[in-house]
Parts: sequence; structure tokens; C-alpha cells
Amino acid sequence: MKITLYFGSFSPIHNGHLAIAHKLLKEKLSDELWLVVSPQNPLKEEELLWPEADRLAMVQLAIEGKEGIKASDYEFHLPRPSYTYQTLLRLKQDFPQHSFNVLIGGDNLQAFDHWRDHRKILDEFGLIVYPRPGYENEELANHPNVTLLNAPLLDISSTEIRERLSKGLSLVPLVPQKVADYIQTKNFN
Ligand SMILES: Nc1ncnc2c1ncn2[C@@H]1O[C@H](COP(=O)(O)OP(=O)(O)OP(=O)(O)O)[C@@H](O)[C@H]1O
Ligand SMILES: O=C(O)c1ccc[n+]([C@@H]2O[C@H](COP(=O)([O-])O)[C@@H](O)[C@H]2O)c1
Repeated sequence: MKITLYFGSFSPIHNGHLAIAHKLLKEKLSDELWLVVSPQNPLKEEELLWPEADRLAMVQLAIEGKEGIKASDYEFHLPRPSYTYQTLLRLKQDFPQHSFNVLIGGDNLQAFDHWRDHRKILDEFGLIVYPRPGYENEELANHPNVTLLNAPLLDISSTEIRERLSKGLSLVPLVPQKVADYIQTKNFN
């Protein structure tokens, strides 16, 4: 099978992520999409991230009943921080029957040059990139292993959700109701 991996901190997952996931499957660019929860993005501060088990639980709630999408805790069992190329090599070893590529937002493409082994990710696996406001990387966008996905842009970020939570504002419609309910049962700060 052709599997697309959507790596993220997902602290928390929101409707922007889900819109992209649905679009990818609708365009039939892959057989399955795996949402891989990264315990520790090498370029992110640890204190901004909610506990990984909660982040995974919220991804699972958000995709419940949705065909073709899976939540993955694969990186929970790998060394930290979560270097994507290392994860890809392990996945290739563990699932030799599948082929993998990586879905990223244009904002991550901008910073992609700073990812460890980014050239190898590009050459050996390939990227599917969708636009994010204000970000471009023309050189990479023209690479033969980069596919562009023309997806809807929802101006939502996990940061905004955490800010709304700290102000006591409603989280719907930025996240699915089940995720909002989950967050209310926790004491995240
Ligand atoms: N509104 C959105 N629409 C589409 N993709 C998004 C959106 N927000 C984030 N992404 C993408 O989803 C992936 C995972 O993002 P991440 O978990 O860091 O969410 P985030 O909202 O950017 O978080 P934060 O605000 O904490 O930085 C990244 O590739 C990022 O580019
Ligand atoms: O491999 C790297 O060097 C690398 C550098 C920055 C980000 N990443 C990965 O990119 C994914 C998206 O990160 P985030 O926090 O924006 O959701 C996440 O899985 C990170 O581990 C990976």
C-alpha cells in the first residue's frame, strides 16, 4: 500500500489538520493516511506540548469511524527528539510491504532545510505539500519528488486553541466536539 504520513505534535489536533487529511484521501493520492504523533519535534519547546498520551487520544477521537485514516504512536517508542528521517527508516524496515511519503504544510517546507537529513527524506521518500498562508519554497516545490496538494486553508493553529483554553473561550468549531469534550476533562495549561 501507498501510505502518506502526516507527522505533527498535535497539541491538540484541530479542524485545520483534519481538513487536509480529508482532502488528501479525497484526491486519492494514497491508500492510507497515518497521523503520527511526534512526542518531541526537534524544533519545538517541550513545555508547549501536552502529554503525548493525551495528544494521541485526541487524534484517535478526531478520526473515529473515518475510513483510510489511522492514528500512530510509532514515534513514542523511538529516541527523542523525533527526527523524521530516522522514523522513516524504521518504518521502511518494519513495513517492507508499504511505500511511504510525508505530508507537510508549506510552513514546514520553509523550515525544511533545517530538518536533519532533509535531502534524504526528499530523495528516498518524497513529500506532499499543501499551502499555508505566507509560506513558499520555490526550489523545493519544483523538486520531482514533491507533489503539491491544493487543499483548503483553515486559519487555525494549536497555539490559538491553547490560548483560547487559557482564556476560557469555547474551542468549537476549531476542534471536533469530542476533542473539545476531552480537553474539558483535563487540566492542561
Ligand atoms: N490550519 C492548518 N491547516 C493545515 N495544516 C496545518 C494547520 N495547522 C498546522 N498544520 C500543519 O500540520 C502539521 C502539524 O502541525 P502542528 O501539530 O505543529 O500544529 P500547529 O497548529 O502548527 O501547532 P502550533 O500552533 O503548536 O505550532 C504541520 O505540518 C503543520 O504545517
Ligand atoms: O527531522 C527533523 O529534523 C524535524 C525537524 C522539525 C520537525 N520535524 C517533524 O515535523 C513534524 C511537524 O511538526 P509540528 O510540531 O509542526 O507538528 C513533527 O513530526 C516533527 O517531529 C522533524
